[in-house]
Amino acid sequence: MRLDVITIFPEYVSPLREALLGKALDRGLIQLGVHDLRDYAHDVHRSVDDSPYGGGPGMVMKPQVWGEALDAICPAEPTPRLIVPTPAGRPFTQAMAHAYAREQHLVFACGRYEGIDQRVVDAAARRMPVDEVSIGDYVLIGGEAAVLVMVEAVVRLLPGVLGNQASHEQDSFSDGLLEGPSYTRPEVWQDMPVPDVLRSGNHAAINRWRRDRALERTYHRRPELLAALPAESLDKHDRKL
Ligand SMILES: Oc1ccccc1-c1ccno1
Repeated sequence: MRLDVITIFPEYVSPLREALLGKALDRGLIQLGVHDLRDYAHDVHRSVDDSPYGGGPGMVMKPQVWGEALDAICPAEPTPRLIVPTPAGRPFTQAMAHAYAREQHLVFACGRYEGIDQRVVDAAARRMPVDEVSIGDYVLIGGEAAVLVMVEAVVRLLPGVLGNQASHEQDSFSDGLLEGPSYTRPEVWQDMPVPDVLRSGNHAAINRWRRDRALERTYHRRPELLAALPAESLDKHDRKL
């Protein structure tokens, strides 16, 4: 998979070259390009924004600069998917992370200020799939933090990136539920013991206990996820909880 990130703060996404993602880069599992949007601004001040039509606070990112950047970075074939983080976007989900992990080329456009001139998205959508995506119901200063979140969620799903391939198969949301609690040594810590069932060696009982804790946690913290589950995915024991 190739990833390209367009931003006015390239150093902000340098964590993409660290830790597991950095190892994935070193091993050639992913290729990463980080591009300074100002390289496509030709005035003396390398300006990338201007006042909004219709008035209002803040500045809007100029279409010409983005248009040149996307023309240079998004090839005609194979067509990349353009992802534009924005608070006005569709919510980013684990299902979307899985879908993005199947793409050959993702390009992330990091907006700042009051956003990017809408014609940039509209023009790009004429020649490639464009997703405007939100990572949550809050407002950031720019899209860079959202790109770090999405790239990590996507790249960890690629074969070979996680040490234990099974790790993401028991992710929260992989079965529509939140993950339950986890424990490791010591057996007792600050007078709190590890639940006996986890030390029993009875894997059927352990799996049942883990699912019960996941159902309880999902019921209390994210009841809408339970409501969205297909009826057939809850067995009669689940329904008794
Ligand atoms: O608040 C933002 C500002 C710029 C780009 C993205 C965002 C955002 C907020 C939530 N998800 O994305």
